[in-house]
Amino acid sequence: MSRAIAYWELTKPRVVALIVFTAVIGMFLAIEPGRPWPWPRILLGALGIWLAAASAAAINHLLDQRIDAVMARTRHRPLATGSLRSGQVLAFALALGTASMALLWAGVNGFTALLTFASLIGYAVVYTGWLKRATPQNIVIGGLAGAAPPLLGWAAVRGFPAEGTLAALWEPAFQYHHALLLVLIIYVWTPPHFWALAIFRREDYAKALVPMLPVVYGVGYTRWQILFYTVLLLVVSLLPFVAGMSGVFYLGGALVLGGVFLYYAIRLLDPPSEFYAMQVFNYSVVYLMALFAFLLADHWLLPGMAPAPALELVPGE
Ligand code: HEM
Ligand SMILES: CC(C)=CCC/C(C)=C/CC/C(C)=C/COP(=O)(O)OP(=O)(O)O
Repeated sequence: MSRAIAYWELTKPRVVALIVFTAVIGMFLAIEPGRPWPWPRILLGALGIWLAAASAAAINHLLDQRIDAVMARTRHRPLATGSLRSGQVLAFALALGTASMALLWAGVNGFTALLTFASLIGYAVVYTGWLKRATPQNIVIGGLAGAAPPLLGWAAVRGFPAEGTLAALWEPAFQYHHALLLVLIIYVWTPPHFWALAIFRREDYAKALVPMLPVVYGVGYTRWQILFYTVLLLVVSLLPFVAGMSGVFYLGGALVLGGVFLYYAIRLLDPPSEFYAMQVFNYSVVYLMALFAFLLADHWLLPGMAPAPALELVPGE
């Protein structure tokens, strides 16, 4: 493996791509109709969030090298194969993390930098270093860090109220409750996303002594938990419409996508083979990508359908 490819792999490029995608959609949803797009903050924000998530992913490789070397799915990773050394990975993660914080702080705003740093620590240290090894609820609690990106994107565009009170975040100029609905969607999506894969890979996790749900409570119980969170996901995916943030185009998309997810989760209860769990996992990725694409399409491409309040343009603004 060439050195450059090894470093690139450390960043978990495909996972981080979807993370940045949800952050960028958070940004676009935060731009009020009729306002100019704040391009510098969008570009620097996306780059800063990408760098932070990539840094967190590299730290995950560093802390998990013993586990990764044991599991079939991960034993080809750069630290497990010896193509990179711990010191190199640490330096790489620190460089990316520092660049991210500098960009976000100087080019976007301090609030976004702070929230992004908290997500980085949440995934790289709290989830990877502690929860993952400690409890089968690891991904339910740790999922908050992976769910944060739409909020980070929102913060990049809307910023923090000048008067600095937390209550002001809920006022019409900031509307952080809208961003939190997007976070909630990814948060509830994470258990079906991950546990489907964990069912398929449970022997790997058992061998590495990682207490994932199917290892500790069995496959049957995990399947029911996936169904529970899938029903919950269908419900919370409707909240952007209920809150008046998205229109009927999004509602239709969310119902169809959620209906298919539910079908998968029900079929998983009595699967023809364990390979079926991987189909659920693959669909979970398509689902999240498509759901966020629907949010964006509803907001920007079909503005007449979104019940967004008309903008009062101040003359001369
Ligand atoms: C605690 C939260 C999460 C856990 C434990 C988790 C776990 C995993 C695992 C184990 C894989 C397989 C990776 C591989 O084999 O390379 C995976 C793949 C993936 N995850 Fe997650 N994930 C989480 C959150 C997220 C989030 C928040 C996103 C994006 C918004 C995401 C997007 C993806 C994507 C796109 C893939 C497919 C990567 C590929 O095609 O190789 N995941 N996830
Ligand atoms: C700053 C910011 C937005 C941070 C985002 C953090 C981030 C990269 C989340 C991704 C979640 C993920 C891939 C978890 C899998 O870890 P795992 O260790 O369970 O999976 P593995 O066995 O494949 O390494």
